[in-house]
Amino acid sequence: MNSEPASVSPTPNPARPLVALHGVGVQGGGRWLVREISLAVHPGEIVTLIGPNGAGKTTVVKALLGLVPVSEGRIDRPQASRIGYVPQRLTLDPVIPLSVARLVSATRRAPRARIQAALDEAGVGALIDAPVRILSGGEFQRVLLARALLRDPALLVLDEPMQGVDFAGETALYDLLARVRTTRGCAIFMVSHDLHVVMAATDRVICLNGRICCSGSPRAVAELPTFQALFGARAASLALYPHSHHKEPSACDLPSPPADLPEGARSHHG
Ligand SMILES: Nc1ncnc2c1ncn2[C@@H]1O[C@H](COP(=O)(O)OP(=O)(O)OP(=O)(O)O)[C@@H](O)[C@H]1O
Repeated sequence: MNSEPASVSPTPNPARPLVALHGVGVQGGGRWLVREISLAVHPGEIVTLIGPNGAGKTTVVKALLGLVPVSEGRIDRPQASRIGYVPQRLTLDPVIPLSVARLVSATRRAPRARIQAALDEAGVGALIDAPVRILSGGEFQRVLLARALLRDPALLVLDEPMQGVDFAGETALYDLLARVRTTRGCAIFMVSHDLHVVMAATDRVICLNGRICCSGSPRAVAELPTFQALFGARAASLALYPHSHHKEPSACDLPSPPADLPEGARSHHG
């Protein structure tokens, strides 16, 4: 099977990647959950992984973090100790009273001043002594972000950071992530469903459906038939300039490269 996916990277990044996956596949329950995943995150860039439910996004994140075993391929993680992770879910025992300060420093002890600084940076400094159970969805995500920032990460990995966050909160949280990238110079690799905000706030999009379908700048990816086939009408509304495509291939299942890719674009075909 030809597995060359669409890649719309305008210029290759010469910097050494913070993490790189080479042909990674993960098995679970006797089947392949993801296969042939090759991607790299370079210093200072924001890369977003998108795809439908069950596409394998969390599996890729866990593989990248070393939290699930890889069945094929290889992962290079030169600075593994400096990855901050904001998980998709964090199940807390509602019976045990837990303050924000304690949650933030639960996995990494730190003096109160550093905890306060991380919470301030995440915009929730006033909540340092609040019980976690009273936090809104958006406040909780920011507290988890502060917890990840406490590691002083070179790479911040976030799995669906917008869960429980309303639309205005999403925009504010993306603005915050962009600020964190600028002030700290750290790279951000995140999973998201929010196509509109993702497309506006990301340097590079990677579109996943078991395998990588396409990747590149949001502007170029929005034009790809593979992307439009996967996201349908939602994707069409993201098109940033007029274009037309003459065929409607199945997502990740194109028999041959489409003839009308935007300049610099490559599609990943499964
Ligand atoms: N340990 C496992 N064993 C077997 N199957 C698994 C395992 N982990 C995940 N899966 C399955 O692999 C597929 C991909 O799951 P994953 O959570 O990576 O998808 P996702 O793209 O993050 O989905 P969502 O958008 O719904 O969060 C799903 O069908 C899931 O049920």
